[in-house]
Amino acid sequence: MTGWSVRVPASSANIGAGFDVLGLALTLHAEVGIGEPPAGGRTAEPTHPATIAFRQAGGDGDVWVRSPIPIGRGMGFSGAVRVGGAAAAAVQRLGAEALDDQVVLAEVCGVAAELEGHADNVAPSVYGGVVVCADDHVQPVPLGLDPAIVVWVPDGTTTSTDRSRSTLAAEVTRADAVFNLGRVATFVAACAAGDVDALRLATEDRLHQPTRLVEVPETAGALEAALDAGAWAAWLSGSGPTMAAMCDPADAARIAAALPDTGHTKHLAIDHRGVTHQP
Ligand SMILES: Nc1ncnc2c1ncn2[C@@H]1O[C@H](COP(=O)(O)OP(=O)(O)OP(=O)(O)O)[C@@H](O)[C@H]1O
Ligand SMILES: N[C@@H](CCO)C(=O)O
Repeated sequence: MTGWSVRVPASSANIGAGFDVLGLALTLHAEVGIGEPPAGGRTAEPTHPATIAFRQAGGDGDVWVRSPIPIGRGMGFSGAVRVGGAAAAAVQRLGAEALDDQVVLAEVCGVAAELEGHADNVAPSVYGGVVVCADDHVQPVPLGLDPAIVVWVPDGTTTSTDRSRSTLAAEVTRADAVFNLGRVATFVAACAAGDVDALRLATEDRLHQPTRLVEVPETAGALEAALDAGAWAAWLSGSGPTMAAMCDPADAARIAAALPDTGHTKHLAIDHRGVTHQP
């Protein structure tokens, strides 16, 4: 193989109540490759998260990155390019079929999750779909629905995940833990059953959104606007500042039009493939 790349979906982590445990893959893709960078791609510097993951996973040389995923916006840029770097190292070492091997995918996920510090925006980029993470275990959520995902990205605002995490309470009350546990379980069961009416309750949260949304009031407004316009569910994507809404594909354009004009929208869906090799 001379020039080739891996293609990795962005993600939306937490999905409301599932702080650090739930995530879904988005149909917006970064590429990480070996060889001459294509138009729009550039060689990643040694400090780039893709390069660090590539080398950590045993890769040799440089990688290039081409990505439309906004950085520092809660759409899993760092997770996706870390997965890309680790997956590129696996393909370099083992060949193009490496990413068909579940053992290799688990290794890729492990390398990227260790660098990221949590797996919820790494595992969707590896496996696609909606996933639950419990330590090293990644469980795909069976899907009885295939919604549109409308994301609203506020103009000119970024969030540092590390700083945002430092603002969250280190301990929570039993009442808040029970509140979120019930909602995460409801979310998984509702996805499996295709019960869209349960999704709004299932994405309510007491562990991180109340603190984080105070910092980004326009995102709080976008979240309410999406629900008022008929989205099945809406949440702060990752650590924000992006808002993600799940809805009937037939309603996506109307919901996008109801969102504030202080940000831009992307009309996406759930990526079901995860990381793939492209010759
Ligand atoms: N060229 C680069 N070199 C070094 N680090 C980079 C480069 N580009 C991006 N990064 C790092 O990638 C990270 C992106 O930010 P962060 O992890 O906060 O957000 P995100 O991945 O977009 O969102 P989230 O994890 O909430 O979904 C930052 O730590 C930033 O320093
Ligand atoms: N679960 C993570 C996702 C962002 O990386 C958080 O909310 O901080």
